[in-house]
Amino acid sequence: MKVDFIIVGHGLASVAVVEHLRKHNSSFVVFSDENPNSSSKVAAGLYNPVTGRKMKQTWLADQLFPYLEEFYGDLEKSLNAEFLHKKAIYRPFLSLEDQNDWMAKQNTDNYFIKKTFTQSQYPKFIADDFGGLLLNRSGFLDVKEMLDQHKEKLIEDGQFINEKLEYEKLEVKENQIFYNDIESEKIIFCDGPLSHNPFFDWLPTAPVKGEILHIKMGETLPEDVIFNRGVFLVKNPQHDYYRVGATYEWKNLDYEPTEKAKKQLTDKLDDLLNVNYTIVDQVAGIRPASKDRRPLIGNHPERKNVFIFNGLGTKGVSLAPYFACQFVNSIFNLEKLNDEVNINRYYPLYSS
Ligand SMILES: Cc1cc2nc3c(=O)[nH]c(=O)nc-3n(C[C@H](O)[C@H](O)[C@H](O)COP(=O)(O)OP(=O)(O)OC[C@H]3O[C@@H](n4cnc5c(N)ncnc54)[C@H](O)[C@@H]3O)c2cc1C
Repeated sequence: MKVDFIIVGHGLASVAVVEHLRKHNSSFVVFSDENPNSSSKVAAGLYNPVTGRKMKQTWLADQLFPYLEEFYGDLEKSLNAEFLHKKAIYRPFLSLEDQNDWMAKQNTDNYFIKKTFTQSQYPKFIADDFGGLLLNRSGFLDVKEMLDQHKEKLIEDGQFINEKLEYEKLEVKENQIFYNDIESEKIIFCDGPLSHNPFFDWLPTAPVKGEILHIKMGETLPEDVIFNRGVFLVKNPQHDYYRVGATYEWKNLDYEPTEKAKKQLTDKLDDLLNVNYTIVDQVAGIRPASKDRRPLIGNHPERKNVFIFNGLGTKGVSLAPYFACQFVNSIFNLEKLNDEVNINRYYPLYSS
């Protein structure tokens, strides 16, 4: 088989890269080891333009957020599926001071703020005595559903290889790459965290474990909003449970759910929820993050046909579409990669 690109991995990164390669009429095959605990399969898929304890607008939100809705919306149409759920995020105020801060910000031209409330809006369900903030341009992506539908299309088109790519079996020549019976011009690694990729093991990664609880409640929460304060509560329409997350752990990087994470999440949930709940499951995954918290994208310093698209960290849903577009354009010399994501910022580490 002869292709333009071999893609390694099938997660949020790979889908975004593949769909942009398609726009350039490139041929490709995707290798996937189908890890059930991959970051993309575990993720809640939330996209939220205002994050952090101080609720700041996230990096490049003005560019990332309009494009993500366009990208996943188009993908839904082409796959005849539904996985993008645009919903306002409701974040209850913590105090009168918090409320005052946001009332003042409301009058600036921050288009991510849909509305602010000074009175409780959902007393039956959550603790929002001081009112809260409703955010625009937010929602969640049912990542697992998107991956399943996308994989089906790849299988149909003979572009999916359900197999771990063995790095040591790759033969990288100047203008071609050989792997078993495949000959390719280029290879793009979208292989997520903790991969033992010998081409990029010099990059400073900082993987972060995350855990999520699945809970059931006697009540159905309002479906037009996502509650988010300390923890988020997200429900896929086809599920009968809510996902509550997420935790951050830099040391014990395994896929085992822990009591510590359960306690962290239930403490925050108990502060937020006014409804009784039962925990029905707990899952863990590892986010592919970098030391400087920016994606790791670009070309190998010596091998001009070897690329990486990784380091999406905690925000794969919003970062992947915008940067895949820029990255693929850069491969075709149509656009320059943003310096903050380009791995050439770390080339000195490679030579040393
Ligand atoms: C608990 C948790 C909650 C999260 N919540 C959110 C959220 O709400 N919103 C958000 O935007 N992000 C969230 N994230 C982060 C998000 O999941 C990641 O940013 C994103 O999934 C990274 O995608 P990826 O494709 O780079 O990596 P991955 O999803 O890890 O995909 C890489 C794939 O490549 C495969 N692979 C690796 N090596 C090989 C090989 N040699 N051959 C074949 N296949 C290989 C892996 O098995 C894996 O399937 C969350 C993550 C976690 C863990």
